Amino acid sequence: MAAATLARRIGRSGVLPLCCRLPAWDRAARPPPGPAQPPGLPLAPCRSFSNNKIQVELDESSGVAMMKFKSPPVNSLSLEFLTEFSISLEKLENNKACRGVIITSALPKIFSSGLDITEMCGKSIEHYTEFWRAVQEMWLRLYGSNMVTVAAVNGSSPAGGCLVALSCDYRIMAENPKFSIGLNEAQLGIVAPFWFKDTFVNVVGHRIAERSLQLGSLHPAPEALKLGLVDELVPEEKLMEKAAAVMAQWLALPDHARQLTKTMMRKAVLDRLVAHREEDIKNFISFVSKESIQKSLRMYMEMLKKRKS
Ligand SMILES: CC/C=C\C/C=C\C/C=C\CCC/C=C/C(=O)SCCNC(=O)CCNC(=O)[C@H](O)C(C)(C)COP(=O)(O)OP(=O)(O)OC[C@H]1O[C@@H](n2cnc3c(N)ncnc32)[C@H](O)[C@@H]1OP(=O)(O)O
Repeated sequence: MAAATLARRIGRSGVLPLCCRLPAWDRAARPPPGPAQPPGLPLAPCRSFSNNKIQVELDESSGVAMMKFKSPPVNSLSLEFLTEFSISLEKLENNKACRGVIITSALPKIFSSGLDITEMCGKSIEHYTEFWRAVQEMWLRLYGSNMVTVAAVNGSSPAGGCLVALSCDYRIMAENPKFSIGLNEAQLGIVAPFWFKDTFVNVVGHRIAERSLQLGSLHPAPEALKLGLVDELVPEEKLMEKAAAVMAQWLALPDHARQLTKTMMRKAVLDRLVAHREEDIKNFISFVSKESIQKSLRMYMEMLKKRKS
């Protein structure tokens, strides 16, 4: 399906069309590109593409795409951002030349500030439905991706930004103690949904996740490494080089073995959301519609603005 058509259909419904929603964790492993590719078969024209929020470049010789978030000031995950993110992942997933994606930010000091709080304040039920479905869609695509996914975390990454990193196969963070990462929802007076929690537990284990979630902790990079929230720290100027080296190491394995192993590790968590998607949307709507939650979110936004001035 042409990207423009896909974008229009998502724009209308907030959901990727069914024909494009075959979950990655249900698909057969793809054959590796190269000799297995029938000679002369054209690859999808996807070398580089860009939209308002995200820039993607695919190096077809290595099979690695570089995805950069470029939505100033803080790469917040708005409905538009999430839709573009899902479209970009879908394009890469469907491109046989692409085996891995490195996700990073084009902005200094910020990987992503998480879900756009303004999308959760004073909006209609229809809007909340569309927004939350887009959050779910993004996570299902990223966590269930057949590609190798490496997060090169080059700045702070609270809440939804942390979820993006946690959903990748490997996390490398710039070793700057001013950059922090974590699921800080409790600090905003809101609750990380079960699938944020499950993703976190799968990375750091139950005890660390429980303490960190209850306290809404944002962990400075060195602490994040100690907790296992990120896999390694490197000087900022070495981040992309390191991400490329890690990617090459992961791509040295046969795709089918790695993909089936990933599916085995992640399927239960993915299936849980797939089975409870509509209920999860209802929970989100009833939660954010509460006056007390709206008040907490407004106060948090005011605090951010005051802190600035
Ligand atoms: C039993 C339970 C049952 C049910 C539960 C059901 C459902 C669950 C319900 C809800 C779940 C929601 C899950 C939410 C996840 C999230 O991701 S919430 C977002 C959390 N994010 C944050 O806390 C980050 C906040 N931002 C910051 O800390 C800082 O901005 C920064 C460190 C990212 C960057 O700092 P600076 O570089 O100093 O930039 P500024 O602070 O000046 O920000 C610039 C500009 O951007 C605005 N902004 C920042 N973050 C956001 C954001 N996330 N959304 C929207 N806007 C944001 C900020 O206000 C500034 O705006 P202006 O003042 O310039 O207008």
